[in-house]
Amino acid sequence: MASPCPVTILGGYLGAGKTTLINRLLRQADRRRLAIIVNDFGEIAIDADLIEARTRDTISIAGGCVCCAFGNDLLDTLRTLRDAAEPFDHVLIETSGVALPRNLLATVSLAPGFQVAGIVVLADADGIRRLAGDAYVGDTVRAQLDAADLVLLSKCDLPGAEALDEVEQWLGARVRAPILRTSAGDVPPEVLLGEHERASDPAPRQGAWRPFAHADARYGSAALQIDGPLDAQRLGAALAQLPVALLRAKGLVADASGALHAVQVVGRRWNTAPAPAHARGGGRLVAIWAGSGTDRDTLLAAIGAARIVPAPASPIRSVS
Ligand SMILES: Nc1nc2c(ncn2[C@@H]2O[C@H](COP(=O)(O)OP(=O)(O)OP(=O)(O)O)[C@@H](O)[C@H]2O)c(=O)[nH]1
Repeated sequence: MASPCPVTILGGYLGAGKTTLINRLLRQADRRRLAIIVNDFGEIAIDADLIEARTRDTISIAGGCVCCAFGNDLLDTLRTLRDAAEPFDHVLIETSGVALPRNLLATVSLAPGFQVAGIVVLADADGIRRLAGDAYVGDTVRAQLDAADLVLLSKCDLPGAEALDEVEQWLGARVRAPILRTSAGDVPPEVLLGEHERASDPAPRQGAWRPFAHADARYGSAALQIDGPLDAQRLGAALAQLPVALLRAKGLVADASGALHAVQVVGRRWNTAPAPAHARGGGRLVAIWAGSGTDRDTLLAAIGAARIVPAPASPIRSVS
């Protein structure tokens, strides 16, 4: 069975920085093949033109709000993407600024061949408190934040350091999701997309799984090889409950029969699926969290909790 294509739903109020983030991501996409679905609020499609991708990979659904009026159009679009000659590694849906991202969950889960990887919501550091308290739009803004698996506090270059700390604290008190500061859409692609196996990728060698290419002091990351069978569902649940602000994790783990399963975690959301048929190699996991310093022990504990049988010595070959 083919593995479902992960879909990231990108939300956030008007002007929060969604298009900026996507453009930055596309510049760093490397070999990943990304499809971007954009929804413009209003009859004229503007956002699609602002996205710096090849036209065939950017699909605009114009004329309203993707969360309510576009169930069928979105399904048709996903069907088209699924039937593309060359498969996509990841789909991003940029919702309109007034959309409620949670409403898209149902639509995407109706689309065969796709699976929601997470809802990422941008919150403008300079305006989110005012917007959330606004008599007219406050409801929408708060519902967007409540739906988030991961909140990106955007435009962190605008407020001063003290105001930024304050808004982050305020946000932390009202959302369940981890919060990550960004400016100019500067988020490692791994946070939004995770690493993806492709048919053309060479199988990773044992002991040679590489750390993230985008090493950055603001993030801690780990790349682990895992020997022995793991319960993918238990691993996903354990990772999503970690006390550290885990932003993104993605792994392939073998079950007791040796079959590989993909595990996807975005903030507190997780899911598992059969690994792509072309996936090779043993179990491995990459994880990225906010803040430097290793949370190696916490990660190892989550992996340990998912082991199906006690591994001989240590199930972990390398941590980087
Ligand atoms: N100072 C600053 N400006 C930013 C940042 N990110 C985006 N902007 C600006 O904010 C404005 C809106 O950014 P967009 O990326 O278009 O926001 P959007 O969420 O796609 O907007 P809608 O499509 O209206 O929902 C643009 O003028 C951007 O240049 C940032 O990190 N810092």
